[in-house]
Parts: sequence; structure tokens; C-alpha cells
Amino acid sequence: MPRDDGATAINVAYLGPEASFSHQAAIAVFPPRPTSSSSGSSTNSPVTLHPLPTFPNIFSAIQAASSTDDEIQYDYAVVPIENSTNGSVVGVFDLFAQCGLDSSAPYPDIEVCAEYYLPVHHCLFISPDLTSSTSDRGPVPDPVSAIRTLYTHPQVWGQCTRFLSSQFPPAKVERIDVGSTSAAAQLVARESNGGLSAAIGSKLAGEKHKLTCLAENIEDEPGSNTTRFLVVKNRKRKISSDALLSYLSSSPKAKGEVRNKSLITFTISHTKPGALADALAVFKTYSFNLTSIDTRPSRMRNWQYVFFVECEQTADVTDSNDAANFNGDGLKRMLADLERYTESLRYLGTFEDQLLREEGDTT
Ligand SMILES: O=C(O)C(=O)Cc1ccccc1
Repeated sequence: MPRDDGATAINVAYLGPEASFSHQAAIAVFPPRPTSSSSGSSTNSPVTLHPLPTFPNIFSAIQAASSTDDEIQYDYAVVPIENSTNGSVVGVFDLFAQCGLDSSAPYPDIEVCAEYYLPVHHCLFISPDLTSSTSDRGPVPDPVSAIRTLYTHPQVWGQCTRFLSSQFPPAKVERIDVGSTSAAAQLVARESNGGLSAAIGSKLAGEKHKLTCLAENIEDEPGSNTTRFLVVKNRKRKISSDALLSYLSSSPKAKGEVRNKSLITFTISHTKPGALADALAVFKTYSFNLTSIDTRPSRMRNWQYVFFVECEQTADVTDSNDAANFNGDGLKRMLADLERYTESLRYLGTFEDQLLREEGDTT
């Protein structure tokens, strides 16, 4: 929306409430920016981050961005797609299965434009009332063993299996899924006089709600637990790209070689022998390396799947600086050929690979 000073505000959606991991990823990609120079002229588009309650709300907001008169027109959203320990964020995959230029897709205009890797550390939080001598029940002597209910986002249980199985026997402690880790922290903070419940979430969420931290770094892989986020936008919406460009130019990867990844979804015949092998051979023919492959149920017919492939071109590169041209021609030709081996095919976008590879890793 244009402002009085002429700058166009950039609106970014993320899974809220504030202090979720998605919020931290959104801040990293779209940090708060100074908006005007000393002469008073605007230099950067100001960024406003908006917490939304669910992933479907976020996808609907981005899809609607080119066509509604709503007060807020969302330019970007930052959504988690996979975790290095616990794998795919299936709810987000199911939404991407409904994206891509196709009149039957509920989100035809959503495309991926960037990725971000966030190191993720989990803490166990309780209400400070539980350890306070002024509460009705007095300080609980062993708060961990007093906990009867645990709240967190469903992605988190599988990232903290060792800690959870050693501290919280399922027969004694109920695990309740909530919309986000920050919603879990908010719930525990709101329980009157400290119910015997705990939340698992980020240090930031605990600080925001003034919770007591009983354990830090409770994830199974404290040195490497990482969540990958995708940045999405509406392909029909004209946006000033300076906010995204400043992220891309300041990312650690910007100093190294730039590689672009493309995300494609497709379905294939489930009765023709070799249908998947034929489709995958097309990537090889056009020198595209597969960096990721995943499936989700098609929801059209039982035991039929949507394939998600991410790939990067390894040859035929003409212009390594321009994300649009980088593998534009090769990609177009590859997709045209792939169409012959698939039943439905959707291209969801091309973005810079931000994965910092280990030295000596040539893949
Ligand atoms: O619940 C959150 O904080 C989220 O943003 C979703 C999520 C959960 C766990 C790891 C990364 C993202």
C-alpha cells in the first residue's frame, strides 16, 4: 500500500503468534529496515510482518493478494517446508500440491521465490507460578515430574524424541498439538495459577511470555537441527523486489557460487511400468540434478501420489547472475519434455540455493 512518503510497504505473512520459529525466519529474510534517508526521501520499502493462525490462512492470503480490496495485500509469506531431523512439514506440502498454474488448483498464482535455513533449538517451559512460593500450591519441588500436559507444534515431537521419551512417559503425560510453538507458550502463560502443563518452543517464545525454562536444547540433534523455509509470493502481484534482493545479496551464500533450484510437482500413470523412471530420466537428459524428491497422497484417488521434485541445472548455464535467465531456457525445454511423461505437471518457481555445502562436498 503506498504511504504518505511514497514508499510502498511490504507485507509479509508468517505462522503466528509472534516468537514462532516462522517469525524468526521472517525476520531473518525481511529484517526491519530504515525507511528514509537524511534528506527525507524514502530509500527502502518498509516491511511489516503479520502473524496468521494457520498455513491455509497464509496460502489463501497470498492467493488473494492480486485480486482483493482487503486492507492488507500480502506480498510474501515465509513457511516451513522441512526439518533436518523430522522431515517434511506435511501440511505445507499438501498446500503446495494445490499451487501452480492450473485452473483446477486452489492457489494457482502462488510461486516460490526464495529459501532460508533456520537453526532450531527447543526449550521446555512452564509457568513461573509452578516454581513460585507465592502461588496457591507453593513451589512444586520437582516441576518436570509434575507436568501432566505438553503443548507444541506437531513438527516438534519428532525433533525431541530422546528427551521426551526419557522425561515424559506417554502413560502419565498427554501430548497436545497446537498451531505453533509460540501458541503453545501463550497457552501455558495464560493458564491460571500455573496448570501442570509445559510448552516446547523457542527461547524467544519463553522470554516473550515470561515463562520459566526447565531445559534448553532438548532436540535430538542440537548441533544441526535446522528447518528450511520457503518464501512465496503471488506471481500476478507487482512488488518492489528490493526487500527480497537485500536478503539475497546479504545471505552467506551470496559470497559463494550461485545455484538456482526449481520446484516442480507432477503426477504420473500408476499402471504403466517405468512411468516414474521415464519422468526422472528427463531431468538427467537436460542435466538437472535432483536435490530433493518427496510425495504426498494425491487426494484424487487412494494410493495415487503427487511427486515434488527440486532440481538444479548443472550444465548449459548462460547467465549466472540473473535468477530468471539462469536456467530459463534449459528449464523450459526440460519442462516441455517432462510434460510428455506426466499426467499433470506444475512449475512452482525458481530460487537461489542457500544451502552451504561442506568443504569437499561436490554434489
Ligand atoms: O511452531 C512454530 O514455531 C513454527 O513456526 C512451525 C515450526 C515448528 C517447528 C520447527 C520449525 C517451524
